[in-house]
Amino acid sequence: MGYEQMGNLRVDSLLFEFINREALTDSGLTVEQFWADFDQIIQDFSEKNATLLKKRETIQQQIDQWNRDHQTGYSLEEYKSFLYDIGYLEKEVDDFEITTENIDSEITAQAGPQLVVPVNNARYALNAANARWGSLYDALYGSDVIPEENGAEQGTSYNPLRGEKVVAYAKHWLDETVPLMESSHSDVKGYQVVDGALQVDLGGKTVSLRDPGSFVGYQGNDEKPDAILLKNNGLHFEIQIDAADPIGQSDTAGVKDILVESAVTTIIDCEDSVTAVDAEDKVEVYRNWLGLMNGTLSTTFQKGGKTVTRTLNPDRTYRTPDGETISLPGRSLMFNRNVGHLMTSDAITDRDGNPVPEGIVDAVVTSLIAKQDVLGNSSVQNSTEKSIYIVKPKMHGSEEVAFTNELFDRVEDMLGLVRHTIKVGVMDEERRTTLNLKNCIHEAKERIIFINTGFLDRTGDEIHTSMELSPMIRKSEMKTSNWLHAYEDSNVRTGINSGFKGRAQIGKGMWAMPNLMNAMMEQKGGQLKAGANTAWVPSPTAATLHALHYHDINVFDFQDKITFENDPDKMLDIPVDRKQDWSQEDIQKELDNNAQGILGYVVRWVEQGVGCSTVPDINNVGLMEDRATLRISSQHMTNWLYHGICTEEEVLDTLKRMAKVVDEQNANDPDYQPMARNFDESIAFQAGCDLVFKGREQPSGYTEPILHRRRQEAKAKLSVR
Ligand SMILES: CC(=O)SCCNC(=O)CCNC(=O)[C@H](O)C(C)(C)COP(=O)(O)OP(=O)(O)OC[C@H]1O[C@@H](n2cnc3c(N)ncnc32)[C@H](O)[C@@H]1OP(=O)(O)O
Ligand SMILES: O=CC(=O)O
Ligand SMILES: [Mg+2]
Repeated sequence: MGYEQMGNLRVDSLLFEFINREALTDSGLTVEQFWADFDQIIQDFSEKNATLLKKRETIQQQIDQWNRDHQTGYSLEEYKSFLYDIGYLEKEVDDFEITTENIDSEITAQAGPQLVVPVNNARYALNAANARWGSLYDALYGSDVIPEENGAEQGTSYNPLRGEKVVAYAKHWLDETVPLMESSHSDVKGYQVVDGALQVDLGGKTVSLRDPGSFVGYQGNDEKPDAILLKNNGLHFEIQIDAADPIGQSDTAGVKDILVESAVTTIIDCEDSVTAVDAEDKVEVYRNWLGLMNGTLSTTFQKGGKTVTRTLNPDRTYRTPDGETISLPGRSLMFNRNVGHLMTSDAITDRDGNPVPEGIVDAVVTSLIAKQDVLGNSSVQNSTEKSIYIVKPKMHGSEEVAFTNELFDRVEDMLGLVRHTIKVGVMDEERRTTLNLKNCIHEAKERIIFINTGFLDRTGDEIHTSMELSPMIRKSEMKTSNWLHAYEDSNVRTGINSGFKGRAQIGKGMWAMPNLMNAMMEQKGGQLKAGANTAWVPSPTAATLHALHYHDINVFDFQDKITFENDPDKMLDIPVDRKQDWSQEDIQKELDNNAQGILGYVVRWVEQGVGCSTVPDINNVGLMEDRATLRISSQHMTNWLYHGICTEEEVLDTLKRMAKVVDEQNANDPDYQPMARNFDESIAFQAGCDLVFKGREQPSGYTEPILHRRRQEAKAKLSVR
């Protein structure tokens, strides 16, 4: 495909056609005006974007030098004063509160899980949007929350013993969440609505809920309802009744499932879980987003021997206890995560023939597409407040947030949107943002709707920023290190002090072990107790299970009582390992683990265009890997190599050995190209090596430049085959 000239812009024909024929349809904008305005935005913002990136580089060089000069030690005061001098630490603004308006109640009033999904996978993206409601029975049956032991294994067909355990767990949960005046939901013979109240038949005795107000609606007849809608801590769930259903048949009250409001919000991701390296990929990304925003996205696939067609679910309607009709959203409130400021895209080139900043293209195109929702062009609405939610990742310090804010102003003007229609979620995932978070929030105070501790990128940045100082602690120790605890605390404290409560989300990071749901149930409630009103989950199952934490803990009450233990200065406690008393075996294990994660992820990214994968670690635990986890593993290896903890030869040998392990793990994939067949020819293997051996030179330790280059190479090779 060629390029089209529009003013100063040369636009890849694929993107050009998509925007003109699909994205601009019913947008109220003309093709000519759109491209003229886009051209102007590129002219006005590209240079500033480049200047901000240059500043990152200059600051990093100054820090590198300082670290080399202070490898033997320094005082905190000395370090802080240096960071102020170079503009890394900013003078804090006076106290203020955010003033964002027109925010959907999913953000202001509901604390609940936030799901993330790669946008370019339509099947998953639709599933995520529909994950607003999830079957508790399915989530329990299909996960390790119910242990696979003593005859309760999942097996290949329905196991009634496992089913019994699922029901017992769920009924116990009902008893905890919506207790009856007496007895248990396990003993119920029937649920009925009498004079607008829920009555529960215990067999000879009728009781009500201990809190009758938690009954908020129902479907079906008063005497024989099909669904009972309940509400606790702002979240809904349905007891679903069908005595003819195979599961309902064996239940004394005919209960077939508990449908739980789960992914209250979802991040449709154009960034770290996605592989998009050229116009073709970007069009796929944008087309799916368009389908979600105008309600037309649909996909058909084979599952369990059946053909399934998946589309966006409709809203859910109920009769209220006083006879009114209410409707609840059938879908998660969708945010779009744009890419950051770093990369450029040759899908469009500017007047000098340079690829333009990809973040600017994302801001314009994803907002244009979301305007379909603002205009009400979809049969299923996303934002009832007519807002557009964009999550902006990987910003360094308040100047970069100000840049985003200014860009969004201009995008609003260009698209004819009311000022501050475009809201922003600021990922607190780079050290310079963490340390200046209050100033960052201040720059976006009229449009900010979340801060989120993206601790994975943040860990990568922690390593890269202080690369030259010393070897870092082992990767697994990062989670318990001082800087991380202080960062998590400081994020919540800053959010609360800036008026986030009841207005914006204070979010916490991803549960990155998608198969370990029992461990998630034990640990992830801690994020709520730390003051978060949302936290990331990798799958709809995880969303349904994590939702139970929000029934257990009323976060909004908790945010008033929270106390912070960590001194913010601890954020500057760099996780270097001063002892370095690792055995050779410890070192090798660390290298093996990192190398396995890197190659297991990169091979699918580069060769198959899969941006997020579950990759087994060295203990065979499947880990969700994306570009942020890759950043950590590669930077960690680079750091140990640079400081002589291991040699280049050892690293290469490890990568080669682990390539064979990864090849074996993928042996059943017919599309897989083994790396070990020819290390020199394997583009994926070379990408893995680049990430480690050239890790010091990578901007902020990011993996995108290498991944993009290598993926483009792999695509070119595939197209000539
Ligand atoms: C640091 C950060 O930036 S984190 C943010 C980026 N990370 C993410 O976005 C993680 C998103 N999660 C995922 O991509 C996936 O869950 C993975 C790659 C981790 C695991 O995927 P798989 O191995 O295919 O999952 P698995 O086989 O267990 O389950 C597949 C089913 O779950 C669904 N599913 C899994 N993850 C998701 C998701 N995030 N959203 C919606 N549906 C999902 C699939 O649709 C599929 O169901 P279907 O057959 O009905 O369509
Ligand atoms: O984007 C999330 C992160 O942890 O990084
Ligand atoms: Mg991140």
